[in-house]
Amino acid sequence: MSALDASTLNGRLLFAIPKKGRLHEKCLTLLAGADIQFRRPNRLDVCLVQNHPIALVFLPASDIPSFVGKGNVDLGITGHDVILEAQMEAHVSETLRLGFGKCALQVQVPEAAPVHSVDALAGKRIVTSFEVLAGHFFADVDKRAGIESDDARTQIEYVGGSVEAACALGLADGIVDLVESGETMRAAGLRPIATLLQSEAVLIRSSTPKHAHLAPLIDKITARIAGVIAAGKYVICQYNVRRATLSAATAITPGRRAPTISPLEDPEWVAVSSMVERSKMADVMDQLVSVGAEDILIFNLDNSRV
Ligand SMILES: Nc1ncnc2c1ncn2[C@@H]1O[C@H](COP(=O)(O)OP(=O)(O)OP(=O)(O)O)[C@@H](O)[C@H]1O
Ligand SMILES: O=P(O)(O)OC[C@H]1O[C@H](OP(=O)(O)OP(=O)(O)O)[C@H](O)[C@@H]1O
Repeated sequence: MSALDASTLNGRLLFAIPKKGRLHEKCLTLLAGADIQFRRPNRLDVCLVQNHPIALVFLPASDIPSFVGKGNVDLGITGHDVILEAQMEAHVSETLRLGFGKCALQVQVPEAAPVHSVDALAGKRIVTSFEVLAGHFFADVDKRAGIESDDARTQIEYVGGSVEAACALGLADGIVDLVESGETMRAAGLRPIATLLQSEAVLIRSSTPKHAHLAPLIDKITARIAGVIAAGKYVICQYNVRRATLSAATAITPGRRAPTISPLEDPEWVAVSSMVERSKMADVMDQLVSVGAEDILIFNLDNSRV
C-alpha cells in the first residue's frame, strides 16, 4: 500500500483503538466479531478498513478521550478511567459498556504502614499515573485536614508506569493505581485503603461530532459491536417442560422479550427456548430442574443483534 495521506482518509470514519496494553487484544477480537476487516501494515498506526469507509487509528488508550472529545476522531474504545483523567466526560458520550478492562482505581499503602484511612495521608507523597483524579481526591482530603498552605498539601507525583514500586523505592507514602486481580498490589506488598472509581472499557463518540454524514455508519458499527458484546453475555437455554409447570419455568427464563414456546408431539409437553445471562446459567439450570424441566441444553451465541 502507498503511504497514507490526508486525502486517503477523506470522508472515512476514524475509529481509535488502543495500540497496546490491556485493552488492545480484546478490541481486535471485537473488530473481528463486527466484521471490520483490515490488515495493519507493520509500524503504521493508521490503516484502512477493507469492507467499510473506515480508517482505524491505533493510539495510546489514554490519548483516545481527547482525540474523540475534540472531534478529530469519530469513534473510539478506551477505559472509563482515562476519560475522567483526561477530563473529557462532557465532550464524549459513552455509548456502550464493553464488559472487559474491568478494574478499580485505588489508594494503596504498604502492608505494614500504620495508615488505615486516606486522611492519614494528608500532606504526604502520592505517586500515580492518574495525577488529575488523584489531585482532586487528595484536594478533598487536604481540605478535611484543614491544610491550606501550598507547602503543606499532599504532593502528587506523576509516573508513567510501574507505580506499584514507588513506596518500596522510598518515593511515596502511598500510590493511586489500577487494581484488577490484586496480584500486582500484593506482590508489591501493598494494600488498598480507598477506591476512587470503578472502570471498564467503553465505546465512545464525540458529543459534538464534526462529521454529521457519518452518524448512520457510527450507529451501524455501534449496533454490530453491541451484538458481539450481547452474544458473549448471553446463552440460549432450551428445555422441555410439562404444560402444567410452564408458567413456573418461564418465570425462571423470561428471556429478553419473551421465551419462544413450541409444541411437541406429546400434547402434554412443550419446548422452551430463551436467552439467559451466561453468568446466571448454572443457577437457572438448577431452578429449571427443580420445577420439573427436562432435556435442558445450553447453546453459545456466535453473534447477535438484540
Ligand atoms: N489490570 C487491569 N485490568 C483490567 N483493565 C486494566 C488493567 N490495567 C489497566 N486497565 C485498563 O486498560 C487501560 C489501559 O491500561 P494499560 O496499562 O494497558 O495502558 P497502556 O496504554 O498500555 O499504557 P502503559 O503501558 O503506558 O501503562 C486502563 O486505562 C484501564 O482502563
Ligand atoms: O490487579 P492486577 O490484575 O495485578 O492488575 C493491576 C496492574 O495492571 C496495570 O498495569 P499493567 O500491568 O497494565 O502495566 P503498567 O504498570 O505498565 O501500566 C495496573 O497499573 C496495575 O499495575
